[in-house]
Amino acid sequence: ERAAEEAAGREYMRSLNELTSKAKNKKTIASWNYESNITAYNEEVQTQVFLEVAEEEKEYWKETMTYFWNEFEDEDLKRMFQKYSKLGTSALPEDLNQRLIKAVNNMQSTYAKATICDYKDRMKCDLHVEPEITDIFAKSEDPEELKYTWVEWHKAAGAPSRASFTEYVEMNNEAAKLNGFDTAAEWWLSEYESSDSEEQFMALWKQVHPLYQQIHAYVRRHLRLKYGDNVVSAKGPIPAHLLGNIWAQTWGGVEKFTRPYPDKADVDVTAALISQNYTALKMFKTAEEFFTSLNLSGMPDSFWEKSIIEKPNDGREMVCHASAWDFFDGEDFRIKQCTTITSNFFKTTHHEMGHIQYYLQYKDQPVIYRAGANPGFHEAVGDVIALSVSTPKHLRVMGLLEDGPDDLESNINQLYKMGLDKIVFLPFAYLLDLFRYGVFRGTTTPDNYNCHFWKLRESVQGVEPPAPRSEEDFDPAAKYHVAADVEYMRYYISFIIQFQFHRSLCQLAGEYTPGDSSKLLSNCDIYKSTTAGNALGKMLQLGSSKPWPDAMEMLTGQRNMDASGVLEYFQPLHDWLKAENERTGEYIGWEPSTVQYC
Ligand SMILES: C=C(C[SeH])C(=O)N1CCC[C@H]1C(=O)O
Ligand SMILES: [Zn+2]
Repeated sequence: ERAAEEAAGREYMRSLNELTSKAKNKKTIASWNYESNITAYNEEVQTQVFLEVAEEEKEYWKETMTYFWNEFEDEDLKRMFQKYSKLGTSALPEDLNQRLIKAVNNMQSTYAKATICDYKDRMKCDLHVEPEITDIFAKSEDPEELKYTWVEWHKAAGAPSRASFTEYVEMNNEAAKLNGFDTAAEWWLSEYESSDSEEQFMALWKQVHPLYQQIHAYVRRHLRLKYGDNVVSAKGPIPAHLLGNIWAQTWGGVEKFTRPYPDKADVDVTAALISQNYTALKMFKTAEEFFTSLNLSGMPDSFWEKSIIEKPNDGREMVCHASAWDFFDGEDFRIKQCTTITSNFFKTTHHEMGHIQYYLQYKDQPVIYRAGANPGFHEAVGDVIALSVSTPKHLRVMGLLEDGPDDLESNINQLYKMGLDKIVFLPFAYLLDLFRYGVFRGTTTPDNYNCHFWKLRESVQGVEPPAPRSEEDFDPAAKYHVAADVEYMRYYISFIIQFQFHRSLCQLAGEYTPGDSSKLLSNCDIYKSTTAGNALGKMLQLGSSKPWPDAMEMLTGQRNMDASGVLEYFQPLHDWLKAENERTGEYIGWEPSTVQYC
C-alpha cells in the first residue's frame, strides 16, 4: 500500500541521486572542456557525452514514472519525484537532441569567435567582444566610432546565427512539448512555480516604470547636450550606441559626463584598482574575504586550482562570458571569466562568487535540489554583496576611495551611478525574454524576428538602433544569453529581489532603519555582520528544496517579490530626477523612432 510505496520511493530516490550526480558531473566536465577551449574535438566529445547521458536519463525517467508519486503524502518525496519527472531536453529522440546541441554550439562558437576590425585601424581585425569592444564602449565618446563598432559587432555575432536560432527554437519547443508544456516559454516560466508569473513580472515593471522614465529622460538630455540635436533627439528613443555598453543594458559608461553634480569628487574605482596593483587573483581574494567576513564559506582549494580567471594567452578560442560552475560532486566548483582590472569586473567577480557561495551552501542537498529557489535567487546572491561593497563607506574601508563629503550632492551622484546599473537594466532584461516568449509561442516568426526585437527595444526600453535594420540582421544573437540558450528573466527578477534581500540583511546588520536618514539603505554595508551572513546562509542552504516564497519569507518575512526595495533605495534619486526634469522641461517618455527597422 501507499506507505510501502513511499518507502520504496525513498529508497529509489537515494539511488537515483547517486546516478544523477555522476551523470551531471560527466556533462559538466564535457561542457567545461568545450567552453574553455573551443575545438572540433572538444565539441565532439561534449556532444557524445550529452547524447549518452540523455539515453541514460530516459531509462531513469521510465523507472521514475512507475511510481504513483502524485499520491504520495510525503511532500518532500513528492517534490523530488515531480522534479525528476521533467526530463528536459533529454526527452528528445536522439536525432533531434543532436540537432538542438549542434544549433546551440553553432551560436555559442559564432559568438565566442566573432571578431571585427578596429575603427581607427582597419587592418587590425582581431577585436573580440571581451575585452576590446567592451573597452571601446566604456571609453569612446566618438559617435562615429561607436556606430561603426556597434554595426560591425551585430553583423559579425548576430546575423550568422539566424538559421541556428530558428532550428534551436523548433527543437526547444519539441522538447517542451515532450515535457508537457505548450512551448519553451511555459517551460521557462515553470521555474518560477507560480501560475501567474507573467502577470507578476508585468506588475513589477509597472511599479518601476515611472522611475525608469525619469532616468531615461535625464540621460537623453545630457547625451543631447553632449552630441547635439541631430544625434540625440529631444523626444525620441535614445540611440543604442551612445549608452556606454554594446547592448545598452547598463549605462555606467556615460556616468562620468552626465552625473548630477559634476564638480563633486569622482568615484572612479577602476583607476584605484589599477593604481593599487590589483590583479585578477587579488580581486577574487578580496571578494572571498567579504563572504568569510559574514561567516559564509571560503573557496575550496580546488576552486583556486581549477578556475580560469584570466583569458589564456595561448591563442585558443574560448567562451569568455563570465560563468560559475557546479560539478555536482559536492567538491568541484569553478569560475571561468576573462577578468580585466575594471570596476565592472570587480562587481562581476562578486556576482560569480555569489553563485559559488550558493553552490557551497546547498552542496549537501540531494542533487535534484541543487539549484536556486528560483533562477532569480541565484543571480541575486553576489549582487547583494556587491551592493555593500560599492558604497563609498566600504570603498573607503578598502582604501579604494579617498575620504570625501557625505553631503546630499554626493549621495545623489552615488545613487545616480547605481541607478545607471540597476534601474536602467530592468527594461532590458524584461524585454529580452518577452522577445523569446513571443518567438517560442510563434507570435514572432523568422520573417519578423529583428523587427519585433527592435519594437520591444523601442517600446519597453526607449532605445533605437544607430542605423537602419532589416531581416538580413539578427541582433538578438549578438547578446550572449540568446546565443547560449540562457534564460534571462532571472536577471530581471534578481535586480528586483536583491533589494528586498539587501533591506533585510541591512536591518539584521543594524545598518539600516526605515525612515532614519542617518542610516540610508543605499549607504548600508553588511561587511563582517555574522548575523546577516547567518541569515543569508540559512536561506541559501535550502537550494530549490522548498517553493521560493518559503525561502524569501525566511530572510525577508515577505512571501512575494515586490519592487518596494528598489523604490525605497532610489527614492531620493527619484525625487531629484523629477524635480530636475521639471526644471529643465525635459519631455518624459519617448515618441516613436524614425529609424527604419521593420
Ligand atoms: C555575469 C553574468 C554571468 Se551569470 C551575466 O551574464 N550577467 C550578470 C548581469 C546581467 C548578465 C549579463 O551580463 O548580461
Ligand atoms: Zn550570474
